Amino acid sequence: MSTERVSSFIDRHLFLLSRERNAEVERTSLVFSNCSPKLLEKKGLALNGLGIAGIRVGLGNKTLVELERPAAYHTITIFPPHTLRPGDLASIEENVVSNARSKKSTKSTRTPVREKLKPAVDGVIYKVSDSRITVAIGSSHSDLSDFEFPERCRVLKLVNSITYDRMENALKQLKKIVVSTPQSGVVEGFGRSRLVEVLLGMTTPLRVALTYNISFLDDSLNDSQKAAVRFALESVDVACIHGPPGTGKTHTLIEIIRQLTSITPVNPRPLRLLVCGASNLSVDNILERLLALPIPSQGTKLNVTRIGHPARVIPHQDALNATLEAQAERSDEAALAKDVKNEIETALSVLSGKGKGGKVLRGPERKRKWEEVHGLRKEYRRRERNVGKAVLRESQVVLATCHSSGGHQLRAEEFDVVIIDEATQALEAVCWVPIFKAKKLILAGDPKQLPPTVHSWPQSKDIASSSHSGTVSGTGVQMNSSGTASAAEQLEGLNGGGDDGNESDSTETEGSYASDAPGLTSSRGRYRVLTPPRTLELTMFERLEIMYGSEIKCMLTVQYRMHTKIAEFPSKVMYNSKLITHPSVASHLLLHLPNAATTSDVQDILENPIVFFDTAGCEYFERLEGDGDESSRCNENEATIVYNWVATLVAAGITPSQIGIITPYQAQVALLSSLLRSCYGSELEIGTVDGMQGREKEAVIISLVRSNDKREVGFLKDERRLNVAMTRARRHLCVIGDSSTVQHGSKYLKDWLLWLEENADILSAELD
Ligand SMILES: Nc1ncnc2c1ncn2[C@@H]1O[C@H](COP(=O)(O)OP(=O)(O)OP(=O)(O)O)[C@@H](O)[C@H]1O
Repeated sequence: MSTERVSSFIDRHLFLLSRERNAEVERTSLVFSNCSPKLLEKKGLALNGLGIAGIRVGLGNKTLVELERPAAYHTITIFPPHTLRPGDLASIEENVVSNARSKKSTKSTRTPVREKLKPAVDGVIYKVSDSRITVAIGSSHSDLSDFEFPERCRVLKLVNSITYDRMENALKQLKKIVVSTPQSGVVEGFGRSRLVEVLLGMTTPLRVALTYNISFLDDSLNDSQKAAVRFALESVDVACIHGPPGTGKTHTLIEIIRQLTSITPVNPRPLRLLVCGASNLSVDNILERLLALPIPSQGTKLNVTRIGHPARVIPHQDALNATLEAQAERSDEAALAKDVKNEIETALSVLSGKGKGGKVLRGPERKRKWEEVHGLRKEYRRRERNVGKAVLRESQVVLATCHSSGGHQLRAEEFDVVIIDEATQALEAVCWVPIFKAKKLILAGDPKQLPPTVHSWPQSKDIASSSHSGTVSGTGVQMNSSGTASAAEQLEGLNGGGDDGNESDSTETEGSYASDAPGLTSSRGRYRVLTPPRTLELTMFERLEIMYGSEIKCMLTVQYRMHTKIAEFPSKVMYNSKLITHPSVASHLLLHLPNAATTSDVQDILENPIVFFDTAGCEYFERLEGDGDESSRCNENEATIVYNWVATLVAAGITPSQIGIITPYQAQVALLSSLLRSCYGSELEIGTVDGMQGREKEAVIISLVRSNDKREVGFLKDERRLNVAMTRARRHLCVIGDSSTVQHGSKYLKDWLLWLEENADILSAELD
């Protein structure tokens, strides 16, 4: 494999990333520059007219600023609807009424995302309640010293451009070590390792057959899960675990972690692992399961540390206790720093006018106090850094999002294996951030569910002008109406469309798993050359499958979520009929829930796994809401059918928390919320598909929305989106849609509607 090819691949990635960054910056700055503070609040991006309710130090020397709507300025102290959530980057600014802005941008966002008023300070949202919001400001934040906490503030949501910086740096480092160090061979450490070469198609992946019987620590594992554990252990460089919905992907990863951290015939010492996820949620999901493991009869409890801003960690005590900050705080050395922390807190109360006597410091007195805080912080940080290093030294499993694994805490840390969960929802570039730290990689995910969110799409001129081999341009890859090309389409585009889309470089394409070294499996698989991606939607997981074939992955095949009927269509169409249903859920119905009503009039409803309200011919047409980029679609009549069906289920004893409503359009979510919230509260979940990935409900109602004369189906064309929607239901799935419109969207949609006609209970969609 020539380094030119690797170079093209990385350049294309960098090009796509910079365009994605620009798209995001553009979107946000457009909003910020065009909107008055009032409009920003209306759009849910800001909370105006706030007052400081308190300032304290917590979460590992972070300054926690609590803000609320003072009763003096607001008749209602409850916040208006907003999108500020724990973990979001946010800025506290002086509240202004006018639209005027200074030209100065802040350091921490690094890119000119917005022009911000001074004084301002950036932080991470830690807690949000109906009437109070807490922002955690990093201890090292230099802006804090200038910030005088004005009487009236506002909190503004920010774009996180540090993520882009880290991805770009990872790719640039990759280029440096591969292209500037052209000699092949294994270089350990943060350089050109065997793993890096395998991931770039420069060396073939190896599998070493285990010569002993694995003693599984979790005896509930099914055969496909056991096979996946074995596969992960036998893979020398990289293993992909394909986990369709409800197949126990996390369950399997936990066993893999336990095996790798145990002493086995091939591991004379427990290995050290870095476990990453595409999101904080996926990391915390694994963290919680690891913390719940029993202490082994021989040996000690697994030493686990969670890296990440405590504001972004799930607010459960055990999980918070596992954070690096909390562990550092509990250590002996940290106790010595406590006094310094108290002094910082006292000084901060004085600065916010809440100290003894309530006097507000001004002028030189105020400056002196800030200098004092600065000095104290420096000292505190010095002590804290040493404590952090000591904690990490003891940690066998370190957990972080891919992005936060690039932070300063792990800068010099090395691991034996890096595991990335939800890898099919992570951009390839963000996966490279942790990869340099290990010698082996395990990816888990499902390429048949939602890909990472991408805002920028290639135009033909981008493809022609970006520096990569000519295989992508002119392949005629069709984008669907939501702008997404499926992996299959991308594969077609990347490899010229044919099954044996080999390129001219036959010595490179004719690769195989090595079979000549002793102990290696002899499975042979052709692999294609490294080709620049068409879009950022192509994940590393999918790319490896494209390069090395299905032998690079192992699929979990037994699902523990859906009734057989609900699983039938997705299994057949998305998973080649390989997804089978575990007997424990195969015939479970709403009827079997302990809270289900037992009266005979509701039995029909409760024993039906799939119902379909076909609105064809009813003329329940969709409506376009809003204009321009922000337009979305809703369908009032479908919303009424949803409303009625929820009422029917609730009358049959099903609780609102057991029901989920999924629809592809935000405007339909808003319409349904306005209809249903007042009756059923927030227990009843209503959301778009994106928010429901990884979730499940006993009963799921899908409102397809699209109904028009032009037979346009928009988002519905995306098979992965629909696959996620229809695989969330455990016992009951209700679909509402207009078959006369939807069936024209794609073959997939047509097949699904035919399948529904044959297998669902078709109910009348006529409204009285
Ligand atoms: N071997 C098993 N025996 C019994 N139950 C299992 C087994 N494996 C998984 N499950 C159950 O299946 C459900 C899904 O498991 P898990 O959360 O690990 O799956 P997942 O693949 O990570 O989920 P998702 O589809 O949301 O990505 C859980 O309720 C889990 O307890």
